Amino acid sequence: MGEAPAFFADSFPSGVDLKSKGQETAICVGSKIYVIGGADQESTSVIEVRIFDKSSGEWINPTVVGTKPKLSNGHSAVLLNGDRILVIKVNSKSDDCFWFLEVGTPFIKEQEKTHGNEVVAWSKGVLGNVEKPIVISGPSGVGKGTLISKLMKEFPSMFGFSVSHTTRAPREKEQNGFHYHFSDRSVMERDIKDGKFLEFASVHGNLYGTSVEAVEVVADAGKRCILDIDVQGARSVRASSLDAIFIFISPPSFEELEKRLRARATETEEQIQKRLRNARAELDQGKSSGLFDHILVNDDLESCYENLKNTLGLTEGVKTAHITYPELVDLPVEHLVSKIDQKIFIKCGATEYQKASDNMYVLDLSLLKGGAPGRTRGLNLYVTNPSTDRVNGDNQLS
Ligand SMILES: Nc1nc2c(ncn2[C@@H]2O[C@H](COP(=O)(O)OP(=O)(O)O)[C@@H](O)[C@H]2O)c(=O)[nH]1
Ligand SMILES: Nc1ncnc2c1ncn2[C@@H]1O[C@H](COP(=O)(O)OP(=O)(O)O)[C@@H](O)[C@H]1O
Repeated sequence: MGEAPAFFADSFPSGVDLKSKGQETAICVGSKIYVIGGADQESTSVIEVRIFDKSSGEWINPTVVGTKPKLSNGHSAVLLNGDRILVIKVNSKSDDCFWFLEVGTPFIKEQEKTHGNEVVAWSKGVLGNVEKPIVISGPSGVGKGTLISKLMKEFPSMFGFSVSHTTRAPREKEQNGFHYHFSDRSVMERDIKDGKFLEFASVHGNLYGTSVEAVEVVADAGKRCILDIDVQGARSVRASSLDAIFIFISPPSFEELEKRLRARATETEEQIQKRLRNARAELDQGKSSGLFDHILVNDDLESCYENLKNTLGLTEGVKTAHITYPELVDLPVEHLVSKIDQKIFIKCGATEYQKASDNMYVLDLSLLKGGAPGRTRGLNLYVTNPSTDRVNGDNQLS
């Protein structure tokens, strides 16, 4: 089992017995001990968490937010920055190997106020230096959808669209699950209450929202996420842990906006009037709030698209710039984990296979982004061989 550096046998209070062979780990954070992996019910198929409060000598069952990782044959746990625990599952696929249990991040503090209970949150780690998600806002009819479609068509492996939920009716050519998840208001309201949404807003009389899952699906595919949301939604995302780039698309004139909206011919006259009324407010807020990193005027479509690509740093030749990672992290139950600065060194145990290869995984966390309620991105993983490669600090492995 991996080393749990924040925890020492002599500080282990009586009554806190761990299952052997990496099934359970314990990490001490302040006066609390987080026991990860154990469960009262032997039949559980996910990694559970319980907390031992050293000051009261009592067990706490926390509210657990986010998708729980499936149980594996073992795992290691390492405390990072005092507010999140990295959990490394043995012998797992690389997209299921690294998980973060947040215990004291700003998101946890906010959730604890809502729940009135101790909260922990799971966030899956995603390998790769995926760039920041892109939030695109602007009034109805300005050309957001047109610009996003062009981007997705030119760079299909690079971008993924966050499919929002909405209570509005589908337009003729819109497909459920592709353009939007068309939803009942009651279902959407319940899901919002259950914390399944990153943000939501009432726009033109309907409810729109970005589910946590919509963003996770894109991150899991190793793609950069694009969100087409209104200014209220952009403001909510700004306040969330999703570290995004915010772009506002503005029309060359209000008259041109009205012309485009009418020419699109997807709304009734009443709906057009409502959209135009809201457009004035959106334009005011978009341009003056300081919320947006970039404001692009969509006058000539091709010029605006070029500006968008420049803003996103897309030049010729970046289309296929993709790093590949090992599909499987072949980590045996016997392994050692240590942390030096922002790097986690994972030394495989003395199994026959490892004797032969003597390889070590290095997980670089220096570009870590995001976190609960979404994925934790920017993890870099590589394999090294300490006997042949020079690895900074490898002699500190225990
Ligand atoms: N806050 C928020 N706004 C959204 C979301 N999805 C779409 N919107 C916004 O809702 C508004 C109306 O979208 P839509 O009904 O597709 O009409 P369109 O903008 O005229 O194409 C637009 O400003 C979208 O950016 C979402 O998930 N959250
Ligand atoms: N630069 C442009 N010049 C002229 N028409 C445009 C331009 N950009 C988009 N359009 C057209 O304007 C209409 C509204 O664009 P759309 O992408 O649906 O806007 P949004 O998603 O912002 O509501 C569409 O019919 C689209 O073809």
